Amino acid sequence: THEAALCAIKLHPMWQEPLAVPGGDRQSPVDIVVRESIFDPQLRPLKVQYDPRTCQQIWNNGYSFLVEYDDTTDKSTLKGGPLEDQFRLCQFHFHWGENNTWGSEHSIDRRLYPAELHLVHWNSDKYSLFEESVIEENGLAVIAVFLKVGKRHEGLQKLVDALPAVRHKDSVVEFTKFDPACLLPENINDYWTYAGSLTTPPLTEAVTWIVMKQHIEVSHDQLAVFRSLLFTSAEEQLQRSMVNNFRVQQALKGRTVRSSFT
Ligand SMILES: C[C@H](CNC(=O)c1ccc(S(N)(=O)=O)cc1)Cn1ccc2ccccc21
Ligand SMILES: [Zn+2]
Repeated sequence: THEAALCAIKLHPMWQEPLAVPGGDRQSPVDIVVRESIFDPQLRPLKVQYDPRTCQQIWNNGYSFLVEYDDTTDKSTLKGGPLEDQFRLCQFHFHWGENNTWGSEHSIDRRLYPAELHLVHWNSDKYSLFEESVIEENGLAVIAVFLKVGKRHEGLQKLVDALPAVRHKDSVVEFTKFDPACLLPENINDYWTYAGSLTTPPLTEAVTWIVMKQHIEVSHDQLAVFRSLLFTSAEEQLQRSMVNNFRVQQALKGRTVRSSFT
């Protein structure tokens, strides 16, 4: 499936990788080799506090659809785990494939999932804007959660029902009172963490990644609605389905992946 996924990527004009990111020695995503990850007993439990009232809108940005949160105050925050500072939730989005065989960005011992959720937070102890933190090495913290196809995810359905309103690139729809905590697995204390980057341009090496061990389940039909979105704007002649919007895996280059569990 890896080869098939790679060939799906090669065919994709959008994902022509820049040949090299200047000084790119902590790029994401990566394959997490479980037996090479190091248990770190000093990793603390994650403290997630999200306020559904900070949820504002859904935006199709031509890469994925972003559910955007008001990050002008410390209402929806992440701290603990590997993090020294407090981080503010600014948006979450997903990456998925054209079928259920691949779609995730990270893999576990080469195992790919059909999709991956990213909850994006920026360091509000050190910076005053997301834009500032994007270029700083301790600027961002992203929680990654794998999606598996199975039973319908009741909490996700409200989001799925809103997606047809943002079918085309650059479309936005109001979306409020959504608690992203409903998308987290029951156990958020088992995770891997490593120093990495954004997985789309500008690929800046600003991200502390926190990859959940436990996946969540969504139904085949819910994932099919993700695939009904388009990369292209309403005006464009040729419409292209928003699928395979994941980056290929990058070399670990000597980085250590730590685990919060044995
Ligand atoms: C980064 C920003 C656009 N990208 C993202 O916000 C982003 C967030 C998360 C991921 S992922 N898949 O790794 O979780 C990828 C991209 C635009 N932007 C804002 C300031 C800014 C400055 C220079 C260039 C672009 C800039
Ligand atoms: Zn992402």
